Amino acid sequence: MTTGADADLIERGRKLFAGDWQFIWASPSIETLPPMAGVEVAFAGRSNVGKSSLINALTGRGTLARTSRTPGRTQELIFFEGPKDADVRLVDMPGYGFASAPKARIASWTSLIHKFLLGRASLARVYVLIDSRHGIKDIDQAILTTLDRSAVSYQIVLTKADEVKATEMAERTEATRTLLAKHPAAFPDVLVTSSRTGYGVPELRAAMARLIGEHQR
Ligand SMILES: Nc1nc2c(ncn2[C@@H]2O[C@H](COP(=O)(O)OP(=O)(O)OP(=O)(O)O)[C@@H](O)[C@H]2O)c(=O)[nH]1
Ligand SMILES: [Mg+2]
Repeated sequence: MTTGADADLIERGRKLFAGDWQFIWASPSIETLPPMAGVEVAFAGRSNVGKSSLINALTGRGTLARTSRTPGRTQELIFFEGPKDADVRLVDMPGYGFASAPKARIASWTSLIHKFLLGRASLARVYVLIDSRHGIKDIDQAILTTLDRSAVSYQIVLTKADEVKATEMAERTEATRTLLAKHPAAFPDVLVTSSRTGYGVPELRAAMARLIGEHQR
């Protein structure tokens, strides 16, 4: 499947992520964020949806972001910086909806997530990851509502496509599109990915190459 990205963009995306990516900063709170710089792209989503794994798949570096089978792995806003000439950062976010953590911690993560999404001018795009097996839940809607209020452009990425049959995937994608009609600030189109197989990863890289191109103009 192609998601509309042409060969030139796919190549630009490939080059962007073939460059050197490294960890630069971890913020446990809104007060400790790095100074705003360049183009920032954040990955949000429920705990365990595959945010950190997708960052690893994009950068081709299997251990850049810490992943875990247990929800609640990423507990801070983690910043990764791309090649110097690109001036781009990826932000791995803590997951939301992690029910078995202490209440105070859930509240503090949730507040950090919403504050970051509302108040970060250098944030150029947020990818909201949704598990292909589950689709959009109420807890995701809260994030979409926050994003509707912020000026940042955002897009839904269905993850773990390898876990779902093709027919079910098509239904889930369609249902997700239908739900998005209620969120005019969202990209109407939905990306489908698997960090395990690499499905959809070149298209996501291409989308980011396009975004950076738009910001450098
Ligand atoms: N089958 C399959 N499993 C995946 C995929 N991506 C991630 N996983 C698994 O899902 C689990 C969670 O992955 P993470 O990348 O740590 O998820 P996260 O969203 O960063 O989780 P938190 O940091 O806890 O919010 C791990 O066991 C991964 O191996 C995928 O594309 N396919
Ligand atoms: Mg994580």
